[in-house]
Amino acid sequence: MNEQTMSNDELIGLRQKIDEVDEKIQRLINERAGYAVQVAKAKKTQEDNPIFYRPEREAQVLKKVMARNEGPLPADKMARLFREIMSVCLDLEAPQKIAYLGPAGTFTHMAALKHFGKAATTVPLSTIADVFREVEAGSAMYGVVPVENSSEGVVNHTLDGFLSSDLKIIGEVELPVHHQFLVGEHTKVGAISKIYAHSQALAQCRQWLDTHYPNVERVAVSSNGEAARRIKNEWHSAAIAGEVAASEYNLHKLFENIEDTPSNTTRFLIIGREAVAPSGQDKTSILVAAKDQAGALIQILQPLAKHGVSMTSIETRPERPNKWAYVFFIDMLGHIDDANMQAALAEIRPQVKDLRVLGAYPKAVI
Ligand SMILES: C=C(O[C@@H]1C=C(C(=O)O)C=C[C@H]1O)C(=O)O
Repeated sequence: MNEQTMSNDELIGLRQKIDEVDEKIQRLINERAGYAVQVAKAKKTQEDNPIFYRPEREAQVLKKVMARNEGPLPADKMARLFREIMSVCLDLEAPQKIAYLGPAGTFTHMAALKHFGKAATTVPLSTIADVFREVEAGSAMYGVVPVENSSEGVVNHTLDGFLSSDLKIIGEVELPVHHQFLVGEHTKVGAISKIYAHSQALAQCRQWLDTHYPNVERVAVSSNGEAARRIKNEWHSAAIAGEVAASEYNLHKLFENIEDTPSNTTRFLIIGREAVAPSGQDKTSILVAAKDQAGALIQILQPLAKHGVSMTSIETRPERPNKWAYVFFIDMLGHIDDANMQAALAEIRPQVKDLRVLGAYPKAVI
């Protein structure tokens, strides 16, 4: 037997092993799906309006997967696989309709798929306000909106959305923002005269553009998805957008990851109508309308410190329609049901005009 046939036999043997493992995995995934269907039945008998999607349970499942992972696959990649397995299991229980800030191919679209998996039906809407309305009306079960970017700061439209809505925050997603330089099938790459992107993407890739395309016109459009859509039939144009836009519009990546700051991250919120039970590692967001008096902020922060509640962010927005009145958006570590958080909020309430819990939800796992 020569070396060539030996290695061929080995290859055939290994592929047989993979076939055997695949058979087992497939049987086990279907067994898992069968249990999910039984869980769905239990939810239907226990509740009048059963809630099938359980963010706290999904976060716990993903954390367990990562904790017990021994490789060779890395824990985060394994968690992504389980994310998709849960996505199809939940879809079998009850298909989920998710509204997001579109159009298709935006980073919010990527965030929606990262959080719910690819089995969810994702529906693009034109504005953040539309996403809130669609979820309030019940025509979508959940919504996905951007809330802050590590280099550009908060997304005011999202924070303002909560001022006039009773929707709850039921989850968060973090997405590293990588920008791709995209061209269409027919683009003359040597003769690019226009680069489309959202203004934030143009800003985040400024140094790269100054070096590689110093004299090419940069055109700001409403979203990166829109930029990708536009260049489909333009021979002299390129777009800057994310990975999903490339596949959504069948574009080619001429240059990858052209952002000036590679650690650039955007955080998104998942909004819904129901409160979420504790997962063990949660965040709580509140909205506080302070009294117009000296020391108003101290009266909010002191009880948090006293009861050992860690604050992860505080943002100020004008409390419309009142001129010169402000509200604070505060994110804290812990669940609203935690005793120390309850104690801190009980002390804050009498000191402020209004305090609303926007939601308690699992910390992003993947
Ligand atoms: C199976 C359940 O329903 C859904 C599916 C899950 C899963 O596939 O593990 C987890 C949580 C729910 O979103 C459950 O609630 O346990």
